[in-house]
Amino acid sequence: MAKTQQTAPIKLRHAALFQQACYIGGQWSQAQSGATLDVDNPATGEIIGQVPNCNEQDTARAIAEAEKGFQVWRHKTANERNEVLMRWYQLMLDHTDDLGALMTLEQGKPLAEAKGEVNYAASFIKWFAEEARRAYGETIPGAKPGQHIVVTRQPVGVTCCITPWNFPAAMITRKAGAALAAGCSMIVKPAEATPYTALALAQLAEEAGVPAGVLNVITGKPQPIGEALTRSPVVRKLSFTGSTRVGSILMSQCAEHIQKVSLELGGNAPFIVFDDADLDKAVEGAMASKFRNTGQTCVCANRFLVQRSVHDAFVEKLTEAMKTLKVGDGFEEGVNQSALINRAAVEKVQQHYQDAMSKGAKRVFGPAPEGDRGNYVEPLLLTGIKPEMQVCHEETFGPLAAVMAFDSEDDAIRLANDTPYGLAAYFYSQNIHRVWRVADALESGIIGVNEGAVSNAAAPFGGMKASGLGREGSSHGMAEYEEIKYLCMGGE
Ligand SMILES: NC(=O)c1ccc[n+]([C@@H]2O[C@H](COP(=O)([O-])OP(=O)(O)OC[C@H]3O[C@@H](n4cnc5c(N)ncnc54)[C@H](O)[C@@H]3O)[C@@H](O)[C@H]2O)c1
Ligand SMILES: O=C[C@H](O)CS(=O)(=O)O
Repeated sequence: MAKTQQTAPIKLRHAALFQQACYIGGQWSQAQSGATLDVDNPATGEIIGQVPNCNEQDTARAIAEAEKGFQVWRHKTANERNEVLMRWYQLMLDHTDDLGALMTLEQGKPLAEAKGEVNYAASFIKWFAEEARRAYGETIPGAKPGQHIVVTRQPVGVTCCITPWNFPAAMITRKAGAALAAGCSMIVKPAEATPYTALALAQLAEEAGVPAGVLNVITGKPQPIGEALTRSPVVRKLSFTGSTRVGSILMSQCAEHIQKVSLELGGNAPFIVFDDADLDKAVEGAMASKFRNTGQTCVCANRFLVQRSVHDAFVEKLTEAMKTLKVGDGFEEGVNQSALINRAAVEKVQQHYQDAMSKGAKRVFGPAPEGDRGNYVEPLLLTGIKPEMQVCHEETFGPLAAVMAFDSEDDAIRLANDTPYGLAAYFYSQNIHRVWRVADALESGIIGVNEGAVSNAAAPFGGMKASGLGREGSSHGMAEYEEIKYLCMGGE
């Protein structure tokens, strides 16, 4: 889609939430070079505005400011951190409409879904505000009379995160909430497609009382910023959410200074429907899992495996449910499927469709994704899917439901695990013995059992194999930003 003229500036209740500058050391600033990047609206191709295209020098300045911010923030008490984070949480809720509008404008997702993400993102800030006050240690009996071992938890220091475009708010707060709760400072590099939500979060953090340098947001082309962050011995931790390809690159860059690394990467979720499933619940879960964010989430069902005896009934019910999907501009009333983020995303869906059809798949619902419809793809349902098709081995990241039949439980588990990824998996069965057998056998960090919507700040989100390292959210998420130290207290 050709980029057209600049769109009219977005109208927000709180005008300060639309920032076209970076936030470094508590100051809004441009890149030293003056370079900028255009940000477009994926639904229309219109240019929303510009943000600074920061380079290594700007990143070095952010690191220096984050180091200063850390020296202030580390000495705050847990209660003080809790209070600041709770104010940030409340401000996010108070400005849900503005934050949702910014997100729909730059990422495309339907406005109701964008507002839902704001609430989901805010829930991580609330969760970690509470966790800040539970950074408990432990005491261990010593080896000699009067000796005591005391285990303490301390912030790792200056941290950074690099985040994707598909959840412009939640992928930041899931990291920044934990980092700030632990007493760290953080430098955020948001996706170049969705910087405005990140900058608005920084504005609200400042209003909440987050001290200068504790939260910094730098925008721009990723490679130079990523290299400057991972090359710095001052930065002690990188948390990355994005593709496995980039995660692997960053992990190797972090090796030079032994930076701690958390990686939330790609997925290829199987969605298994056994013959003893409640098919109506299975279809409800399929819709929730497959079409959330128009299929652009790392935990979307990517392959449907349906036991042969219930295959046709499931496909019929899913076809009926897909008729409720309405594609359009995210600001349009009633729209629940938006434009994809860019032309490359559309081409990936087209490629998976053409590959499947060339290998014998059958199009059951939705028009063929052909021709130039901008960044829009109508929801698609294909059957006759075979393991050798691309859709079984790569994330589609779009509204294409691919269904294959299987015979035995062992076949289902083998097919489900036949992927380098291990983030999310889903299965439907009403047999408790089968539930435990299958849950134990699936190689995924997150498993929806008779449930298609699995995300929750209280749960340890993360994957196995090529889907990443570490966990976010839950009581485990803060540990990623802490060093454990023990004191061996000698006796008298
Ligand atoms: N596991 C999760 O929690 C999770 C969540 C959301 C998205 N994802 C995954 O992310 C992918 C889609 O998001 P995406 O297209 O933004 O991924 P991406 O890997 O292309 O980009 C993610 C981030 O990395 C930056 N980046 C890209 N190349 C870089 C480099 N060489 N050095 C430093 N930074 C670099 C980008 O600017 C962006 O901010 C999918 O694979 C999806 O599964 C995973
Ligand atoms: O896209 C990946 C996100 O991590 C999904 S969720 O928002 O955590 O469910």
